[in-house]
Order: sequence, then structure tokens, then C-alpha cells
Amino acid sequence: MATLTASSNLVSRNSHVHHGPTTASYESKAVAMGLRSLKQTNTHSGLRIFNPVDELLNRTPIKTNAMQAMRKGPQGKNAWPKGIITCGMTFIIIGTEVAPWCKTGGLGDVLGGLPPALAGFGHRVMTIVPRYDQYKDAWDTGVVIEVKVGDRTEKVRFFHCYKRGVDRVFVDHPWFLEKVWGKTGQKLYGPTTGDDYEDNQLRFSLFCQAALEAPRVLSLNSSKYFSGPYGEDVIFVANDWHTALIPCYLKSMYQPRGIYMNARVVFCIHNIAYQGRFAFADFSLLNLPDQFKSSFDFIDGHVKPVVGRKINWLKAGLIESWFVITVSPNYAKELVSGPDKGVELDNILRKIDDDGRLVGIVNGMDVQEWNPTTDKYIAVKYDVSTVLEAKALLKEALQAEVGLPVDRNIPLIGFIGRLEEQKGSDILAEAIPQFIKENVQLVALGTGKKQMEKQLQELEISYPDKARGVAKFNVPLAHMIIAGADFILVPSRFEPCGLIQLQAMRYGSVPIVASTGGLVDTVKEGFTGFQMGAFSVECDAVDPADVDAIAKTVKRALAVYGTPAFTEIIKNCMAQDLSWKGPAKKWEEVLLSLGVPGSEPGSDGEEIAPQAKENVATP
Ligand SMILES: Nc1ncnc2c1ncn2[C@@H]1O[C@H](COP(=O)(O)OP(=O)(O)O[C@H]2O[C@H](CO)[C@@H](O)[C@H](O)[C@H]2O)[C@@H](O)[C@H]1O
Ligand SMILES: OC[C@H]1O[C@H](O[C@H]2[C@H](O)[C@@H](O)[C@@H](O[C@H]3[C@H](O)[C@@H](O)[C@@H](O)O[C@@H]3CO)O[C@@H]2CO)[C@H](O)[C@@H](O)[C@@H]1O
Repeated sequence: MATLTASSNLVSRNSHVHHGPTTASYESKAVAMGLRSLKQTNTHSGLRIFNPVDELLNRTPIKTNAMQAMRKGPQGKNAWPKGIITCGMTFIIIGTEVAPWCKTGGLGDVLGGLPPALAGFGHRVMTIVPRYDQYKDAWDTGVVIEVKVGDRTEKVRFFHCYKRGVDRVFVDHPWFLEKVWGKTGQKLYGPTTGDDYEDNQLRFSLFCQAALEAPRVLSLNSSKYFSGPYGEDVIFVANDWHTALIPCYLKSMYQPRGIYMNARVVFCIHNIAYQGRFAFADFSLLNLPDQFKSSFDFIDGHVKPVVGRKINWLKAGLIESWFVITVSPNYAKELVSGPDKGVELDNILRKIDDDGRLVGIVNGMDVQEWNPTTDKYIAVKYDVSTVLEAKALLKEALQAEVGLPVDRNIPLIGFIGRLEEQKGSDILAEAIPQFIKENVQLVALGTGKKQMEKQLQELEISYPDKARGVAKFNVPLAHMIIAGADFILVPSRFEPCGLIQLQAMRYGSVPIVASTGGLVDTVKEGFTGFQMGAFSVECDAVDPADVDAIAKTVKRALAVYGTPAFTEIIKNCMAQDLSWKGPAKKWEEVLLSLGVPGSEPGSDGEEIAPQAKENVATP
């Protein structure tokens, strides 16, 4: 893996620009800007953008001059308040989920929590996600652009709010809002788990193009430290397959026209299991020149959704980006280990790794949302000095909530997760008979595949006094389980990082985890939890050895319950700093290494106004 001090010569290895017949393939208009009614042609780039902000961009080098001047005091010293703003890198973080607005799982948590930590170091940070719902705190900027998708031209609006030092931008188009009416996280990608919307490629192509325009067309004045458009010297952080077109469009639509020449794209893999594989002929939908075809070209043996040669969005995103980050060091190693764990992109990732452009950084967690001293979903607040008494009460509250016998002396195991093969709820279901006769209760919460939801709901029938399964996406209950359980079980077949075990440890609930991905990096056997060994990654079957491993380790953990050693483990868990601060520093180091103008490390500042609920109308 690359060390975090990777030198900037790494950048040049992938900094080629595709030249090709792309002029006709792209048109973008910014209309109804709300700034001025004036429409002008951007003759500088040859790109047909009708946009007063562009005019400004062409005349004034955005950010750097003004910001450098502001930053340096008369003696060249930092003139900005220490610990708040000391530098001026600009990050545009793009993805399909952001907590708390829209989330089906951990991707949303990362886009929610990492950006405020980066902003806390003094950087200017924007996130861009689709607008799936009428979020009450995000306002219409009045900025509208037109984007070519397939053979259609679509109008896209931008909504915005400013929270915890971050510009939160939402891309508004009926392809998002009309499909996901209501605050459900489950319909972001398809009508039900496992079924994708047929037009997902068009949806995410539109989203990526809109995201690339946002730094140029939105004039944001959210804080006193930064103003105007973000401009062109930015680093885009693309997350998972939905954003894989970002580096491709950057190279095909902008850089050949002299725009975003210093911009770079870092690609973050949250889960390599989702790659965006589609029929090969669908390449024509993407509005990309033929030179890019080879980056997408992929042969797989899987029949779903189409047989044979395909395009693979993730493959292209990895190849075309300047650097690849994944969400734990151990997962980075697993990804290059072979086709099973690298899910047939191991060869691509090995090459990227050999070039020194792959690194694993363990996720942080949102320590504001998950804080046992202030958590609004739990009746008793606590810290490490009161954890034992508080957890007994919170366990009783949880038992009452789900209808289990209320008894603080029965050790309680919790499970929370998306119900996909990844999370191993099917392995757990087979292991339960082997340990449920012990003095133990189990509460499981999750949504996903119908068959797995059914398995969860049937627990109550099979073990009325012992187990409950709740097939819902229920944030308050998730907090009650994390706080009230003694143990949190994470029996994942694979787990890029995992946030459940971090949440558990912060609340003094001891994790029992499969030895995979980030679970290896974050849970230390006998010190902060229990390791079960690695499970088979074969998703179509349950390996009896894995069932045994769960039962054996659960019994081993139950034997420690209530002993001084158990109290010690709880204290070790709670003593850790699991916040985004440390991981964000490592992210910053990678982003700085790309050599984008203005790259300077930030201060060790805390989040800007962490409790603030700023909401800024723009532009
Ligand atoms: N039914 C339910 N009700 C309420 N809340 C629920 C819930 N089910 C899950 N959650 C919440 O969703 C999040 C799940 O995050 P994880 O990181 O554990 O898994 P996920 O696989 O979604 O994320 C992927 O991306 C993240 C981020 O990089 C990686 O950590 C991970 O390994 C990777 O698989 C947690 O905040 C959890 O509390
Ligand atoms: O935050 C939770 C996860 O969210 C993302 O995963 C989604 C994925 O990117 C989507 O493509 C879709 O996955 C479906 C897949 O496309 C389909 O072929 C079938 O296998 O079913 C899948 C599940 O419906 O939904 C996923 C969320 O459920 C993100 O990419 C992950 O990193 C996050 O873990």
C-alpha cells in the first residue's frame, strides 16, 4: 500500500487527458441564474456555457489570490483565528448518500461525518448528493443548468444549506425526487432491495455532470472565511460506483478545453461489491468519447443483470482517478489479494497499488450523533464512570421496548445491519440454536432482502423469551440497541470498514466480530472485543465452520461477561478516540500530496461551530 507521505510524482502517472471528438457530446447551460439575467458565451473554453459566474471565473483567479492574502498577515503570518481557518484547499465530496438527509447505510455516515472534520482543519468543503426529498433545511439557490444525458437535455437545479462548516449541495431533478418520495432510505437505488431502477445510469450520469458544474456555477457566501464560487483548483472526492463518471467527464469535457486543469479526482471505495456493471452497448448512454471504452470494458461470468461483456463503472472510476482510498488498511490489502475479495477488480487495484496510488484509511464515526452523554434516543446518559449502572437500566428499557423478559442480569447481544449476504445475518440465524440455550438474549435490527427480513421476524416465533428481530430502518431503536446491549455481533462475510463496531465501542458495548476488513483494524481481541476468525466470502451458501465460529465465540464472550476482565474491555472500548479527527488528518495528507494549488495542511482545529445549525440562502 502507499504510505501516506506519497510524493506528488505519483500524480503524473495518471494525469493523462483524453483528447477526442467530444465537443458535440457535451452542452451545458447555466440559465436563470438569479444573479444577473445576462447570458454570455464562454469563448475562452469553447464550451457553450451561458453563465455570469463563468465570466467572473475567466477574469479572476478564484480563491487563491484573495484567500492567500486574507490568510497571510502583514508579516506573512497566519492572520486567521488559530484553530479555525488556516488554509484554503477546496474539496468537493460527491456521493449518493449523506447523513442525516439521506442514508441507507455507512456511505451516508461517511459523507455526513468526514466533511465537517476536514472543514474543521480550515479547508473549504462542499458535499454534493441528489435531492431525494424536500429537505426542510435546504433552500433553492435559483441556479439552473442544462445537462446532456444520453440524447436528452435535462434541467437541473441546485439546493443548498450550510451546516457544521460544510456547504451541503443537493442536485434537484425529478429522476431523484419523484422516485424517492418521503423520507425512506431504501428507494435511493431501486424500488426494493436488490432491484435497481432501470434508468440508474442516466440518473448518475446526470448527477456526475451536475456535480462537476457546481463548484463553478454556485456562488456561495456561507461563512465569513470563504466567498464566491469554489472555482477550479479543487479536489473532487468521488465515492463508490455512482460517481465513477466524475474523472471521465473531467478529462473529456473540461480539461481539453482548459478548464479544471489543476483539479484532481480521488476515488473512495466503500464497498467493492457494488460496481455498476451494465450491458456493453450502454456505453453509448454515457456521453463519453470512445477512448474511454477500454476503461469500462469488463468480462464477467455473472449472469445478472446481463450476460457476457459489460461496462463496469467502478473499473473506469478507478482507472481514471488520480488516487484511490478505501476505508481501512486491511480492506486495501484484501482488495489486491485476489478475485474473491477484490471482486474481479483485484488486477486493476494491484496495478494502482504498484503505482503507489492506493491507501486504506480507517473510517471515523460521528461522535456528535453517537454520544452516550447526550444521546437524545436513550433515557439515561452516561460516560465511562457511570457505564455499568447506566447500561443495566438501558438494557431493561431495550428489553421492554422489544417485548423480551426484563432482566438486567441476562447478557444481551445486539445485531444491526443491512440485510445482505455481506452482513452474515443468515449465518447468525443458523448459529442461534447453538448458543441460545445459554443465559442470553438477542435483538436484531435490519432491512434489506425479503428472505432475510423474514428470517429476522421469525426469531420471535422460534425463541419467544430469548430473541427479537425488527425488520425496519429505525434510528432511535438502533441507538437503544447500541446503548442497551452488552455485546454487538458483527458476523460479516466481508466488511470494508464497518461503523457498527465503532458505535458499539463508543457506548461500551463489546463487539464480537468476524476477522475481516476494517473489523480487524478496529477491534483488538481480548482488549476491545472478540474476533471470530475470517468467514467464507461465498455468498450463496452458509459455511458450517462459520456457524460454529459464531457459536463458539459467543460462548467465549459470555464466559467473560460480568467479570473484572469484562469491565476492563468496556473501559478500553470507551477510552478510544473514534472521531473523524484522526482519519481526516490522514485524508488531508493524501489530498495534499496531489499538488493542487493552495495545498497546505490545516490546523488541528475542531469542527467549525459543531453545534451550529446554520442555513444559508444562496447565491
Ligand atoms: N435498520 C437500521 N436502522 C437504523 N440504522 C441502521 C440500520 N441498519 C444500518 N444502520 C446504520 O447504518 C450504518 C451502517 O454502516 P456500516 O459501515 O456498518 O455498513 P454499510 O455496509 O452500510 O457501509 C459501507 O460503507 C461504510 C462506510 O465506508 C463501511 O464502513 C462499510 O464497511 C461498508 O460496507 C450505521 O450507522 C448503522 O447504525
Ligand atoms: O450505505 C449503504 C451502501 O450504499 C451503497 O450501496 C448501494 C449500491 O451502490 C446500489 O447499487 C444498490 O445495490 C444493489 C445492487 O445494485 C443490485 O445489483 C443488487 O445486488 O442489490 C443491491 C442492493 O439493493 O443498493 C446499495 C444499498 O443497498 C454503497 O455503494 C455502499 O458502499 C454502502 O454500503
